[in-house]
Amino acid sequence: MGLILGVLEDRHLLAEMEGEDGPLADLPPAERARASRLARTTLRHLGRADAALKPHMRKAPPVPVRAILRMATVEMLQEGAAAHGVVNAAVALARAGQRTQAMAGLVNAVLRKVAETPPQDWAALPPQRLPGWLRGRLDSAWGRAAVTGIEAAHAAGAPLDLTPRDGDAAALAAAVGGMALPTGSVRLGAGVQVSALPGYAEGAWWVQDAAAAMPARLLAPEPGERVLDLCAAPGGKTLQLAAMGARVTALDISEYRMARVEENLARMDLAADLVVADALAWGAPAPFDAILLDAPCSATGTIRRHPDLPFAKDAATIKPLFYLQERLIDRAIGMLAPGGRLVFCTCSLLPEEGEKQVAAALVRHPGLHVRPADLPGIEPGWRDTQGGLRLRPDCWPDRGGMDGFYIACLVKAG
Ligand SMILES: C[S@@+](CC[C@H](N)C(=O)[O-])C[C@H]1O[C@@H](n2cnc3c(N)ncnc32)[C@H](O)[C@@H]1O
Repeated sequence: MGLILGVLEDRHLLAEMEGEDGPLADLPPAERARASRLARTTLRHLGRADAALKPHMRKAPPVPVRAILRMATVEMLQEGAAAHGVVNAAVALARAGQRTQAMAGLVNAVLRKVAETPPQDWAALPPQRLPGWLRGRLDSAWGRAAVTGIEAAHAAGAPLDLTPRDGDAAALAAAVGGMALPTGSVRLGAGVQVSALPGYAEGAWWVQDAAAAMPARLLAPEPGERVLDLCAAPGGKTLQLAAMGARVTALDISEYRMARVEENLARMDLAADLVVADALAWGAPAPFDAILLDAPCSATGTIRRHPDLPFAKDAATIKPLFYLQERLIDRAIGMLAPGGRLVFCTCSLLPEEGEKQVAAALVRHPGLHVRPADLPGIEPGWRDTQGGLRLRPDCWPDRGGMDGFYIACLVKAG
């Protein structure tokens, strides 16, 4: 419950609360994992939980009581947990809290009724809607049908995608019992124990969403090319570039996150020069042949993995990132050799962090042009009029979707 209240009342992200100082710190690892999973599932289905609760309450109870009711509802109706145990645990939780103890009786009565919800009624409830600040923007950008598809993808969650180190998706799919995707990733169902899969210890693959794997493929470095991964941590794209044979410099402003890049490279037995610095201030020793800029962004393309995000962020928290992205693009172009390529990408669904950034960069930098995106497996509808790739969670609805991304390859005048 602490996690859910932290998101809904204090607008913290779950990842911020799951660290060593967070409310779960004292729990054994298995309980910690369960609490994190239940918080994510509850936030993913919050609107549906409210719809299931509504007929049994005359008015909405205070936020902490509501959090207990929502969590227990999702546990029973979405996760299929036995009602008896869930109701008892919810009542005990209500009794233990100062802000909730007076309403333990109501928690008991309401949840007993909710437990009788027929499974088909629960299944028929529409997916959780995005909050207004984001829904309106996506509606304007992509239309109502796309928003409905995106919300359905968020409710379904994300499968597990792997990137094969040697690029052989068919062989890896056969080894792990997964599906080779046309773009070169391998897909497994959610809930697979990653460390138990064949090839984990040998570093034959790493976990990376199918959409997130496309920017490095679009950059397509030649072996030996000098490539800068400008916002590199935790390093999924650094691994790809290094595995393709590029001489990679990986830069990130966060020392803490850069430690993850170092660990990931070591696990894969791959190499890159690591730099902890602000990309806006760093002096490159020499121009680069190619740069990958995976800029900090709203991360609205990753909501199916991070259902807390729409509750913890809003338009005001996201807006300063647009200007940062603009400055990072200019800085990257400055560090590029004549004729060099810049792949700019963000895991965002907002045109302000994708299409509009590229259109504005083309105006600011005469001679810069977009090299039309062409990759195995991409569908024509994903390409925008500028030649970039617009990927959304509702792409590949029959295959389990993908994270939202915008990706474009810009070429500097020679
Ligand atoms: C979207 S994440 C990068 C993900 C990474 N490319 C990957 O594939 O694993 C954005 C990164 O930008 C870094 N960052 C933010 N501002 C920066 C700056 N001014 N200079 C360098 N890195 C920055 C953040 O620390 C964060 O790790």
